[in-house]
Amino acid sequence: MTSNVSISSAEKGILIVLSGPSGVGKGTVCKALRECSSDIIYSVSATTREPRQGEVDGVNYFFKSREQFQQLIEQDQMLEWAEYVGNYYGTPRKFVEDTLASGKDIILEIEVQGALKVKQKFPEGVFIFLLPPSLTELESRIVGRGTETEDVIRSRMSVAVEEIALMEHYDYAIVNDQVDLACQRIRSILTAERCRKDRMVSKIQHWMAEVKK
Ligand SMILES: Nc1nc2c(ncn2[C@@H]2O[C@H](COP(=O)(O)OP(=O)(O)O)[C@@H](O)[C@H]2O)c(=O)[nH]1
Ligand SMILES: Nc1ncnc2c1ncn2[C@@H]1O[C@H](COP(=O)(O)OP(=O)(O)O)[C@@H](O)[C@H]1O
Repeated sequence: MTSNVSISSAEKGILIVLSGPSGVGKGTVCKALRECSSDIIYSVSATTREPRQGEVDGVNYFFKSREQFQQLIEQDQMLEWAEYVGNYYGTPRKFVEDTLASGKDIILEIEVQGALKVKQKFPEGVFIFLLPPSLTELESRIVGRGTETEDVIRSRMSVAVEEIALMEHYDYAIVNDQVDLACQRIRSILTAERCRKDRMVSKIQHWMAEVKK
C-alpha cells in the first residue's frame, strides 16, 4: 500500500555545541565540516582578542573592543559569554535563535563555561567535547600553530586540564586523531540526533493520524 503523506518539516533546528581545549583542532574540524556539510550553519562569535594573521572580521569572529563587548552584554545581545585567558568571547543571540526557528542546525564552537550556560537554556542541545590523542600531542599542536606566545600557551594548557575535567557535562566525546575521522564522527552523531523521536514530534503526529485512519 502506498501513502501520499506529506511530512511537515516544521521542527526546530538542532543546536550543537563543540568544545575542547585550545589547540585540539576545533577550528580545523569545523572548517572540514563546513566543506563537507552545507546543512550545518556556523555561529560566528564576538571576541575582544586580537585577530590572528588571516582572520577576517565577521568570518572568524566579530572583533570588538572591551567597551563594545560590554555594550553587547548590556543590550542583552549575547546568548552567553565568558572570559577566557584574558579576553571576552560570546555568542550573538539573535542569529542562533533565528537559525533554529527556521529549522536549520547550528554549531557553536565555544569554551566550557559558555557551553554550560547554553546547556541551561537549551538542555535539548547536543554537546560534543573534542579530545586530543594525548596532552603531549595537544601541546605540540598549540606550539606548532605558532599563534600564541609561550606565556599564553602555558595559560591555555592549564585551562585545558580544567576543561577536560568538565567533559562529563557533555553528551559525546570525540578524539581528534585524524581530522576526517573526527568530522565523520560528528556527522554520524548529527544523523542519529536528527532521527530521535523527540525531535520529530510533528512528523510522528502526522504518522499517528495516518495509521489511525
Ligand atoms: N564562551 C564562549 N567561548 C568561545 C566563543 N567563541 C570562541 N570561544 C572559545 O574561546 C576559546 C579561545 O578561542 P581562540 O582564541 O579562538 O583560540 P583557539 O580555540 O585556540 O583557536 C576557545 O575555547 C573557543 O572555543 C564564544 O562565543 N563563547
Ligand atoms: N587531527 C589533527 N592531527 C594533527 N594536527 C591537527 C589535527 N587537527 C588540528 N591539527 C593542527 O593543530 C593546530 C591547532 O588546531 P586548531 O584547529 O587551530 O585548534 P583549536 O581551534 O581547537 O584551537 C593547527 O596547527 C592544526 O593544523
